[in-house]
Amino acid sequence: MSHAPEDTRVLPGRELAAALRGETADRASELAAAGTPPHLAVVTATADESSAWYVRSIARAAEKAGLRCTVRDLGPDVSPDTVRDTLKEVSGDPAVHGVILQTPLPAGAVAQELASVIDPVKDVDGANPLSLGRLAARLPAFAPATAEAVMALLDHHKVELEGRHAVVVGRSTVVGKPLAHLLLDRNATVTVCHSRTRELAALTSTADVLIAAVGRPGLIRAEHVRPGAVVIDVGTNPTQDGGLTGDVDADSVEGRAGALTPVPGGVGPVTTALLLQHTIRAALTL
Ligand SMILES: Nc1nc(=O)c2c([nH]1)NC[C@@H]1CN(c3ccc(C(=O)N[C@@H](CCC(=O)O)C(=O)O)cc3)C=[N+]21
Repeated sequence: MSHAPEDTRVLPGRELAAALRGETADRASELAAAGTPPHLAVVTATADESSAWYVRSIARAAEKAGLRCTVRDLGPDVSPDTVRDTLKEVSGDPAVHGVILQTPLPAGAVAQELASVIDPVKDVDGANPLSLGRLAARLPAFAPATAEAVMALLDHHKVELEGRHAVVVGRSTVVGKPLAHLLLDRNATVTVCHSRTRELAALTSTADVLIAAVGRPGLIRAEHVRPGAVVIDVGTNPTQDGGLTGDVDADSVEGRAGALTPVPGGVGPVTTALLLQHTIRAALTL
């Protein structure tokens, strides 16, 4: 007789995010009292819903934590040159400590190319290729907030990584690639899968820790998950009703995954909190 499947443990991000924001608020008030209020500049050039939501959430969280936040919204039709000039300007502003360039960008703009003009000490979302190179070389650098949020959640929920097989689905410059480096640094055995991967389920179902970061709603289903595996859902896909859904079909993997991060309320809130924490770190360095 087969026994009933175990319940899947939910790995929430909100309380970790709140703790991080608390520390950030304390540092922010110290910095403000010392005459250098920490200041994050957001440069955006897209009509993308998920990005717009993130920008509003950054601004809201910054205000609550006592950071200054300036949003430079250039609109979706701006030229790459204008984006570059704006980035140069805000990065060169001595009152600004952190700069984030939102993606996606207008057609013809290459995020990594444009982000090259962000001063690495202000590159709080690790978008300058120098930051990614330093990360890969294990030198001090800001990791992209989303990639670091995955690590922070795994640590917070005490998920073992040493010697474990971590499978990352998605090879983006903001999540998949930097995350592979962060996982390697923790002695995980890392496999990176992507849209051209053959037999995706055969690979993902060997993962102890499975991370979905592709931006395709419901891509990861029960057949992709080894029973008991920890599943981290990085997807933030807007739904028709104005909500948000992940890359993991939560109903499908329920009872099979050992643990799963929710969307919303998982990686997202931790990402925003870490971006602010990075800005504090930059302000303390500058
Ligand atoms: N350079 C760059 N870096 C990014 O990290 C980046 C980006 N560009 N462009 C847009 C996407 C999107 N993104 C989100 C982060 C947090 C939430 C988040 O906190 N969402 C809430 C829920 C929101 C809701 O309920 O609608 C949550 O997951 O609980 C969402 C989306 C970061 N992105």
